Amino acid sequence: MALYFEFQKVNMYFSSVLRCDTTVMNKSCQTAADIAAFWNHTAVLTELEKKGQTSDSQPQNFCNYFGYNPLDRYAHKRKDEQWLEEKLRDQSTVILLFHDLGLVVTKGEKLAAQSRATQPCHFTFKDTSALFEELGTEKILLFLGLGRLQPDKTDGPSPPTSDKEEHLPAWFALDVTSISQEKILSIKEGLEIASSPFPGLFQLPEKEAGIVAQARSLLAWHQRYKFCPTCGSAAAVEEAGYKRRCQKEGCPSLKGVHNTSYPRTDPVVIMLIVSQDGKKCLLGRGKRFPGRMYSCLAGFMEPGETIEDAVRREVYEESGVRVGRVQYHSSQPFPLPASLMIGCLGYATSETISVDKEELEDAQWFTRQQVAEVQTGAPLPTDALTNPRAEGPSFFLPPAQAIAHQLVKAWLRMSPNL
Ligand SMILES: NC(=O)C1=CN([C@@H]2O[C@H](COP(=O)(O)OP(=O)(O)OC[C@H]3O[C@@H](n4cnc5c(N)ncnc54)[C@H](OP(=O)(O)O)[C@@H]3O)[C@@H](O)[C@H]2O)C=CC1
Ligand SMILES: [Mg+2]
Ligand SMILES: [Mg+2]
Ligand SMILES: [Mg+2]
Ligand SMILES: [Zn+2]
Repeated sequence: MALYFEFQKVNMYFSSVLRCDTTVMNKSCQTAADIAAFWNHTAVLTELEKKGQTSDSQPQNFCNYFGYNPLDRYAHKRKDEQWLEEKLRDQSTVILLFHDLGLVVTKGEKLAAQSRATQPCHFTFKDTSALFEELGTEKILLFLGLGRLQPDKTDGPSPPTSDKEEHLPAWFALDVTSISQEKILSIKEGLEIASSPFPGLFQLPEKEAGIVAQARSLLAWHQRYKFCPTCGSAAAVEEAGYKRRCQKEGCPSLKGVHNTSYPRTDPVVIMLIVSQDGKKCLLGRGKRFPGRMYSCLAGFMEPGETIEDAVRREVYEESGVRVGRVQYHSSQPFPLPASLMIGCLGYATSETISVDKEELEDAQWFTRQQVAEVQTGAPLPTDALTNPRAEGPSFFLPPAQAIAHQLVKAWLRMSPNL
């Protein structure tokens, strides 16, 4: 009997480990993995590690919001028009529609487990054949890849590709900007267009956010690069939406490394700067930040610059603080419109702040305690983002979907109060 109870206890223990949110921290900044490591529960730690969580400060396979994408991009089929046509018409194929970069979503569906409420609508070719007819040959149709949504996104990396991909559903995104909204919304009941990126893009199911980011960034590129950037001639869409080729014979854009023909990604460094004594971090308030939000400093990388130098330059420009060692943490594709956020921790060599008032409203050092209290405290009041006088803490951090939030969390975990 005693053995039976022991077995039940272990069973309950493991099922709670498998269901737990591995990123949640207690007031001492410990996660489930930290506690398991401290008490030497190696079996529990092994299970948590399968979920991508480790007890050190830099989790392996850490994956930010927008970073997880279950699709195999299957790039070698982008030129195979016949294969693409067949895939497009397949019953299992998923088509996402975008109207002026706004995703067509199913209205008001709340997802039980999370507060995320924006559900992308999955159309088939049959649902959308009238739209294809109206758009004719001038349409922008992107082939995103092959894959199936996983029941739930784990904290781990995107899944490896299998060797049976050909049988997986194909995913496409279609730009329907030139078609009236009424017509699009009449395809099915309960549709709406998530036209504003805030908060819609940040309320997607995490297992699908990466696919939406991939499609939206590509469509934003097509919207802004209709003509050849070198000579201004017309540029035709090729390779299932991954290329625009200048139609003018002899255009320099067609020679050598013709990178103007390919979609752009803008690298941005974003960094949490830690003080020399390791007890404080530097956060800033952009001029357009909502409520009392403070976040990591960030800036676009410039040509001919290393990631480390970009971190040092942007921090010095915006806050006057000097930075020495720079350590990479994780990255995040950011579809506004097509940045790649490169998340780092940087170690300050000076402390005096001189704020660049052109870009920031304020920058301050915050203690570990101040930040931990905000990070692990009660949820923010609903009007915190819009009302500067809303109740709650004197400052708050961006939500968990922002890489800035994850950098702060990583720092807090670096020497949890065990
Ligand atoms: N996911 C996250 O947690 C966060 C994401 N971000 C993203 O990072 C991006 C960069 O951060 P930010 O602090 O604004 O960057 P910067 O500090 O580099 O300042 C931005 C300004 O620099 C100019 N600029 C220089 N190079 C570029 C370029 N390649 N593309 C666009 N503008 C450029 C622009 O000036 P002008 O407009 O006058 O021409 C722009 O307003 C933001 O756009 C934001 O989307 C930022 C913070 C948090
Ligand atoms: Mg900046
Ligand atoms: Mg800057
Ligand atoms: Mg800059
Ligand atoms: Zn050209």
